[in-house]
Amino acid sequence: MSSAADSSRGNGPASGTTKEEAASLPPHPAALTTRCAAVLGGGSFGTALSQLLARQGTQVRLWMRDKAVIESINERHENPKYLAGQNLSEKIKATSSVAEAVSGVAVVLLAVPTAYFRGFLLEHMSVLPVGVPLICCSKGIENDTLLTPFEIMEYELPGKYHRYIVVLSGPSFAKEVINGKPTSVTIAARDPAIAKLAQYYVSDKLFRAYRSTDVIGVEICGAIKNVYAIAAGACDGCDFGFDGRAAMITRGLAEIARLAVIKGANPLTISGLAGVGDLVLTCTGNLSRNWQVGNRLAQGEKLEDVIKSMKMVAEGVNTAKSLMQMVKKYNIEMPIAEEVYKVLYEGKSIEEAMNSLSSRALGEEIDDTVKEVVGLPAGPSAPVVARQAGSGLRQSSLTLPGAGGIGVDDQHTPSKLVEHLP
Ligand SMILES: NC(=O)C1=CN([C@@H]2O[C@H](COP(=O)(O)OP(=O)(O)OC[C@H]3O[C@@H](n4cnc5c(N)ncnc54)[C@H](O)[C@@H]3O)[C@@H](O)[C@H]2O)C=CC1
Ligand SMILES: O=C(CO)COP(=O)(O)O
Repeated sequence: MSSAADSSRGNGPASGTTKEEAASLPPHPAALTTRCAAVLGGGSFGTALSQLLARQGTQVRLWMRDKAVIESINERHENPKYLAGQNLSEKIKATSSVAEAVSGVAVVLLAVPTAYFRGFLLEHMSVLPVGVPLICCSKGIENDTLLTPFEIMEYELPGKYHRYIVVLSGPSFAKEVINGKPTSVTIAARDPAIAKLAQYYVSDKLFRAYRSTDVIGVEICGAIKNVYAIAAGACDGCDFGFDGRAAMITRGLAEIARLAVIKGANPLTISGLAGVGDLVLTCTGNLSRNWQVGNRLAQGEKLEDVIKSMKMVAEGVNTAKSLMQMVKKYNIEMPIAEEVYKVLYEGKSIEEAMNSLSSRALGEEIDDTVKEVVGLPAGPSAPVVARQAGSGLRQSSLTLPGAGGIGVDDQHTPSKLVEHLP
C-alpha cells in the first residue's frame, strides 16, 4: 500500500494538486522522475529519507543489516525497529546487499552512524557507483582521527569519487520528515553543480534543500550541535529555565563558531540551517536523542543505562570525546563541550558542571578567532562606531551616569575603575 504522500513531486501533478500548485513545483525533467535511489542505513533517518524519496516518485533500495526488518519492510511496509507504526511506500525495497542497493541508481544517500561509517565504507566501497552524488547524512566526528564522515569519504575513496561527495545537514527529525512536516536543510558539495543536482534530487515542497559549497562548515555544525543538545537536555532536566537554555544555545553557538572557523568554515554557514537551525531544533525539541540523553542524566540515570535502553544512536556521546581531543589539538576554548565530556565520562554532576561554567572569568562576547575571520581587530572591542546621516562616521558617546549628580571624580571614572577589575 502506498502512503498518501506518494508522488507529491512526480512526473505530473499529484492527485489533488491544483494547476497553480503544480506550476510552483521545481522543473522536473522526465529522465529524472523515473530514477532509482539507494539509501544505505536503515535506521530512523535512512528510513525517513527513503520515504521522502519514494513520495517524490523515486524507486528506493534501502540497505540494512537486520533480516527481520528487511522482511517487514518488503512484506508489511513498516520498519518496526526504528519507526514503528509508520506506513512506508511500496516503492521502498529493503535489501541486505549494498551491491544490489546501488546498482543503476542516480543517487546514493548514506545514513550510517559515524562510529561505523569508515568500516562500512571500507567494506563496501568497491561497489559504490562513480559519477552519481553520494550524499552523506551522518552527523558526527570520529574519535581519534577527528574526521567527519565527508572527510572520511575523501580520505578512503579514490579521487574519481571526490567530486560527487555531498553533505546533507540541517534541522530534520526523522519522525517529522517521514510525516511530511515542512523541513529545510542545507546540502553542500565542493562542486556547485553537484550540490545543485543533489539539491534537486531530494527537494520537494515539504523538504527544501538550500545549497552551499561550504562542506566543512555544514558538517562541523551538524556534528557538534549534538554535544550542545546534550547540554540543553541537561539544563532542562535540572530546570535551569528558559534563560539558562537560551544561554546554553547561544554560548554553544560561539563554541561551534570557534571550531568551525578554525576548520576553515565560512562563518555565515554558522547562522544557517546546518548551524543555528539544527542547534535550535535539537536543543529545544524533545524528539532529539541527544537532548534526551542530557535530560535523562539530569533525572539521575546512568549513561550506560540511557544508551542501552535508547536503542538509537545519540552521536553527541561519541562526538563529545572527539571535541575534547580537538580542544587540545587546536588549543581552543570550548568550555560547555568540556563540561559535557566531564559529565558523560568523569562522573561530574550537572550542577557542578553548571557551577564551573558560571564561575568562569567574565569575557568578551565575540572572541578573537571569529573576529579575525570577519575582519575585526583582535583584542578588546574598539569603541562602537555609528553612522550619522550627513556627517560620516562618529564615535558613539558614553554618558556617565554620575555626571549629573552622583559625583564622578577623576579617580572614579569608568576608565579608572575598570583598571581594578581582573
Ligand atoms: N534520526 C534523525 O532524526 C536524524 C539522524 N541523522 C544522522 O543519521 C545517522 C544515522 O542515524 P539514525 O538513522 O537516526 O540511527 P538510528 O539510531 O535510528 O539507527 C541506527 C543505525 O545504525 C546502524 N548500525 C548499527 N550498527 C552498525 C554497524 N556496525 N554497521 C553499520 N550500521 C550499523 C543500524 O543498522 C541503523 O541503521 C546519524 O549520524 C544521525 O546523527 C541526521 C539527521 C536526523
Ligand atoms: O540531527 C537531528 C535532527 O536534525 C537528530 O537529532 P538527534 O540525533 O539528537 O535525534
